[in-house]
Amino acid sequence: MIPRPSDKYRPFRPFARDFSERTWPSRRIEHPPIWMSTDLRDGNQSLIEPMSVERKLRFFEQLVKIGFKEIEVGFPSASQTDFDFVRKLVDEKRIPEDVTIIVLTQSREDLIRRTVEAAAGAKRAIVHLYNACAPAFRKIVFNMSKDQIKEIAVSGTRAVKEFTGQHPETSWRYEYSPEVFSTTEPEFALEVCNAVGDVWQPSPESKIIFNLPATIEATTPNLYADQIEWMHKNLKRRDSVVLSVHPHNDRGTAVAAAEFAVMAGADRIEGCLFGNGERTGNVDLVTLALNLYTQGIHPGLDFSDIDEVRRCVEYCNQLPVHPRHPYAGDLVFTAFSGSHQDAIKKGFAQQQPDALWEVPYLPIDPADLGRSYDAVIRVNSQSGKGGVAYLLEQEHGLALPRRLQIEFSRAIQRVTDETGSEVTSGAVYKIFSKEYLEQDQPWKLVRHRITGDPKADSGHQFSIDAEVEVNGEVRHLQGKGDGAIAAFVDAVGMPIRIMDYHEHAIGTGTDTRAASYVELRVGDSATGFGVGVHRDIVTASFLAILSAVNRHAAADVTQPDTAETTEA
Ligand SMILES: CC(=O)SCCNC(=O)CCNC(=O)[C@H](O)C(C)(C)COP(=O)(O)OP(=O)(O)OC[C@H]1O[C@@H](n2cnc3c(N)ncnc32)[C@H](O)[C@@H]1OP(=O)(O)O
Ligand SMILES: CC(C)C(=O)C(=O)O
Repeated sequence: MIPRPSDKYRPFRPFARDFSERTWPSRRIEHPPIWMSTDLRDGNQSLIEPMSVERKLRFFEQLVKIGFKEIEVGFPSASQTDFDFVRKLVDEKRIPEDVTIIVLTQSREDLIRRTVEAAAGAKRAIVHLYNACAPAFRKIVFNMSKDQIKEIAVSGTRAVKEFTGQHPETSWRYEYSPEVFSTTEPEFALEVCNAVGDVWQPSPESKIIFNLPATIEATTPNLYADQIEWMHKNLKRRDSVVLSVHPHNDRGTAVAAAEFAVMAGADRIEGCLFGNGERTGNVDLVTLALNLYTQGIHPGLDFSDIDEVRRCVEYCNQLPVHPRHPYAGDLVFTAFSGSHQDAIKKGFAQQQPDALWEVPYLPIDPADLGRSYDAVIRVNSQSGKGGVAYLLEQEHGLALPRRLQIEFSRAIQRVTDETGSEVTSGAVYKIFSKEYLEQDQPWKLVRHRITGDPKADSGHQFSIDAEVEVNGEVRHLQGKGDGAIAAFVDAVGMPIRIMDYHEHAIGTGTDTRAASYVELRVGDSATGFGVGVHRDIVTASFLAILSAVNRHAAADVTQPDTAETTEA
């Protein structure tokens, strides 16, 4: 019988009994780990097309600019490109004083010799040696006993010691990885690491790096954290060890595993930008670093121009970053849904520049990553009035009163429902302009002259002479009122009741214009808005009145039933 998929696996349990001594769940991350970028270890990072020297160099310079102090620059014994690249960095003195390069090798004498040759002459370098220790690898790949596997690690370490000793011009350090630590019995991983340490003889001044990779992510992040804490507590010479982790993302939980591992005692994290790497990738260092901001911790890496970093990585890896990728994706600071837009708009309005960040739905200020607010709110059929109003305010300086927001969002909804697609901010303004600002038929204001004395108490302090076109025919109107608007309404001669009025300035200095919003009722009709924009505030309000009158006339002709809907 063919087994069910779930019958083909058994749960991975690192310890025979529960590791109940764990303390990591109560810990918090209080400072950033040592970051190690392994982006340039080309063979491992599994690109469809491995990076050329030119791309590797560009990537290296980007990593330096971000602030990485430890950069794995290649697997020099694996390819001439990697070897040449490492030599180029060294010979052309491209490695900044405070940056240490790392070179990876299998535990084979010829490969170790070539690896050391590649990095010799650098001011500082770390040789990184690995061999798999997990049961399946012992059985399937090496067909060796535990002792023989340990001997691979120990003899490789001796070889690194010998060959690096031949190049005293470089300050060498050593990193050892019991590959596939994630599924290795912790006791055996510990035995191998301690044996390696016995050969290398690290000291608190010159520490060895023990890197414990989740080469294949095999279980939930809490169990990985247990494994790390157990090693942290049991390693010999812990004060002479930098404890490092190298999570992969097979189960999609590499970021959580890395964070828990730091809580469990890890000092250092290896990974790649945007989670590139073999299969589902190495842990994403960008996400890990930026997660620290929301805990009030500076990551020690500079992602203040995340778009530039993303462009560089996409160019070098020739792989895209997903639009939903945390912090960096095109859509991660964008809200399409109405309730989100509403909350974000209110959040931005209340956020003070020097206060704690508190904008709903945005865990981090996009500006901290060099991203603009432009794309924060986008409008489609799921959007509400808040998003539409936000775009008009941000991009065109129009602060619509609340009831107008409701009225106008219906016009937008009609378009998004019809097309099913997003409406750009430019299109929102066009629809708004057509709906309100370009409403000059049948009534069009040509000119006006207003005289008045606001202090007088006659009840008719203002007089107006206006010239308008009605259906193209010029008319001269006169009116009186206790204000400019009342005088104009009187001149128009229709049964108009002004229900609400708002105005504000757009822009500053000589470019300042006024926006007027009028909600009015003609006779017994439903109320509706009109909007006018003009350099002169009084003219803007007359334009707003005629905009509402014209919209009323159009609704009367084309939509006899809008009365119910606009009344809402
Ligand atoms: C988890 C990681 O991602 S580690 C990084 C992985 N990246 C890469 O491997 C990319 C670069 N690698 C390469 O280009 C090649 O593997 C090379 C050049 C290093 C070596 O190539 P080859 O000599 O052809 O050997 P190959 O890779 O097939 O290695 C297999 C042999 O090495 C042994 N081996 C594998 N890993 C190790 C190790 N870490 N230490 C010692 N021996 C090892 C295997 O048991 C096998 O031995 P066998 O031939 O006796 O059966
Ligand atoms: C070489 C080691 C650290 C590695 O890349 C892995 O195990 O994933």
